[in-house]
Amino acid sequence: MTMEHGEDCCVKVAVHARPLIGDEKLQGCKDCVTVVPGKPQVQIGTHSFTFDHVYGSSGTPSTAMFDECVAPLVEGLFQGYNATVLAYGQTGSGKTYTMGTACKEGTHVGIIPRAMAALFDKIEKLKNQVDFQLRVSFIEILKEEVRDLLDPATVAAGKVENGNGHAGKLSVPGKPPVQIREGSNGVITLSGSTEVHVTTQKEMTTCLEQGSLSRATGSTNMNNQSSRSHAIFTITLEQMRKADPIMASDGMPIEEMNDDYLCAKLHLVDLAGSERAKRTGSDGLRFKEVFTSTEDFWPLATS
Ligand SMILES: Nc1ncnc2c1ncn2[C@@H]1O[C@H](COP(=O)(O)OP(=O)(O)OP(=O)(O)O)[C@@H](O)[C@H]1O
Repeated sequence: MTMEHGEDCCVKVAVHARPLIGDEKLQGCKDCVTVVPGKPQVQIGTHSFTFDHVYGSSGTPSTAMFDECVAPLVEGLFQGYNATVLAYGQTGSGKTYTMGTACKEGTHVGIIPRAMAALFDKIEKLKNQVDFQLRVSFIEILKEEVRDLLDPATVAAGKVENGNGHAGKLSVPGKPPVQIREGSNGVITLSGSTEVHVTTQKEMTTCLEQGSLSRATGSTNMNNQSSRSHAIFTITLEQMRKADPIMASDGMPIEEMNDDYLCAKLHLVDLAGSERAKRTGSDGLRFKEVFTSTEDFWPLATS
């Protein structure tokens, strides 16, 4: 996982080690990664690798991951800092689980649902002083094609099997595909992707759930329900200071917003698997997906 924060413009890398699951246990697999106690370091054979954080296994409990890595980025949004959280790893390593992209009721709460909860908590505290506008977009990049997961026509149509092992979106006649454009100011925009205005956590959760259902999935040797695309869930927070702020009634100190208007984005990215084709059975179509999608982000991932 990678995080960027405006304060010292750093990129941080955290490892989330998942336990052995179902088939791996049945096959008698053994953990090959050990966490060095008290250090953000993992050992594979004789090699040691040091990161900013290591969660899971005998490292820091996974429950601390949101508070230590992502909560400061959500806070940063309110000061106008953009941030990105990326989950990277091979198929079945736990990216979707960690991000909470396949958010289903009653299941593990991942980074995205927790980020939403933190965002709305903070908005609730500041709503007397600041007007907030929230928008979300949810796109996937599959084989160099950008798909809009919140396209109302797709959401209404639900999931379809396209015959290639992908449960993907229906293409909507007449709707131009999403285009990646760079403006004269250097800002990258996705022209044609749906931005949904939301006012409640429930509405935002619905966007995540509906978009997740439209995402392309397929099966690899390592994951029956494998996400075959990069999915990017973007939250845009606009803040306008109220002309005549009302003081909080609970006696809490009121935070100052230095600017009259701020706009910041949080990108939450669940990347496609970075696997090597041979081990994961990513032949044919699966192989093409990995080589045309993951390499764009991570030129070294498949070398
Ligand atoms: N920390 C964890 N604890 C328990 N189970 C986990 C954990 N992480 C992942 N899993 C389980 O492992 C399986 C694979 O996880 P997941 O689908 O998130 O992998 P992925 O990296 O997104 O794979 P792909 O790239 O193929 O989409 C799932 O059944 C998931 O529930």
